[in-house]
Amino acid sequence: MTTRVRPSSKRCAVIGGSGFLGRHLVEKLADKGYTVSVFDIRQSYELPGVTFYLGDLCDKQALLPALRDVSLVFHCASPAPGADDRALFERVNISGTRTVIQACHEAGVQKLVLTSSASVVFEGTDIKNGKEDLPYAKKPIDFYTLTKIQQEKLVLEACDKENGFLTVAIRPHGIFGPRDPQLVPILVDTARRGKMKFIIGNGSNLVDFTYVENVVHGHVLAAERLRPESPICGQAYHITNDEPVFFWDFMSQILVGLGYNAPRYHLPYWLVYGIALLLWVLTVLLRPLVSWKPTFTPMRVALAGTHHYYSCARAKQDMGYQPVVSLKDAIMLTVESYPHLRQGA
Ligand SMILES: NC(=O)c1ccc[n+]([C@@H]2O[C@H](COP(=O)([O-])OP(=O)(O)OC[C@H]3O[C@@H](n4cnc5c(N)ncnc54)[C@H](O)[C@@H]3O)[C@@H](O)[C@H]2O)c1
Ligand SMILES: CC(C)CCC[C@@H](C)[C@H]1CC[C@H]2C3=C(CC[C@]12C)[C@@]1(C)CC[C@H](O)[C@@H](C(=O)O)[C@@H]1CC3
Repeated sequence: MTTRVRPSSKRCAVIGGSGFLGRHLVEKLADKGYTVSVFDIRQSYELPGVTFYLGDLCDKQALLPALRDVSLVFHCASPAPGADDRALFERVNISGTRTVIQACHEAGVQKLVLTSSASVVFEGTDIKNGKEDLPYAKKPIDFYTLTKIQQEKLVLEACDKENGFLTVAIRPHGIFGPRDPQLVPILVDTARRGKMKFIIGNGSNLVDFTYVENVVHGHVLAAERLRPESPICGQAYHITNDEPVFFWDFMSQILVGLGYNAPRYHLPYWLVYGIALLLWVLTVLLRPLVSWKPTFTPMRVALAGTHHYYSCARAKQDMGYQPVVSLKDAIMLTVESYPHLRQGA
């Protein structure tokens, strides 16, 4: 007779645990006494009590060993948003997420927490204090957004209280903090190439940037509150710093903190957006001949020139969420963590 070990509630798996958010999440879970299995296509660090399983999440047979005896799974893997590769996004974010759900069923996992994105409702136009009942973007601005929408739908629809499989989606926005491979490095690279002199639009657009520890806090709360009687089952939750900030003030604080000049001259939003769109079309048409990636993509310009901030009232009410690190402290901690990106370093 084979005895099946009942999964321990202190055993969990983090798919995408080698990434920026994933690693911060793994460190917090290990700190809280969880035994953690990381599943990722790469291993980027080592940590006591954490076991790594390497493989592609689209491969169920590779995934299953990482989910053995695990009751809780966090899914925070995705191709980088900058990758302009529709097939890759569809394979990993849509088919791969189906595979994750199937593997969870086969392994007897009881809870699945997905890292979605607030961008699932962003179409390139203003969002002010957006709530979770906003409709999904009808015209998603890129393949990343398109497939994050499908991914979130799949996970929320898989919530099945009767069969003991509970799911929830966390929608962070503009995650930043130590080891972020994206926001600060791209910003500094753009500044070093002399392209951060301009403010796109009038600079009065408010946005959310969310410190990584607050995002981790939201994930852990969601996992711990995910029970059959909880209102969070099958729902999506915005998790932000709850301190909307002017986009260009935030960028300037990071740049100045690292010793670069803040952008000063204004350019009309629609002019820059039009140029970015034109450049994007040209790169698509000329792709077989030139492999050039513009810095100012339509998505980045839209994010830099519109309002996009979200309400976390639902997360506060249903999960008792409150940010644990203020924006001021978060910017300071982030700037301090990038000595190698300082001007002159
Ligand atoms: N960074 C942000 O501002 C932000 C904001 C909102 C939501 N998110 C979401 O948060 C999650 C984590 O993002 P991040 O910024 O930490 O990105 P990241 O690129 O640092 O981490 C993603 C991880 O997923 C892994 N991965 C990719 N494809 C895989 C595959 N096929 N199989 C197994 N592993 C695979 C990568 O190796 C990487 O370690 C993503 O789902 C992203 O959509 C990010
Ligand atoms: C070149 C400049 C105009 C801007 C330089 C900074 C940008 C690289 C970042 C500013 C806002 C960021 C952002 C994302 C990527 C990096 C920026 C464009 C996301 C699109 C990454 C994916 C997430 O899911 C999105 C989210 O909803 O949180 C991010 C939105 C903000």
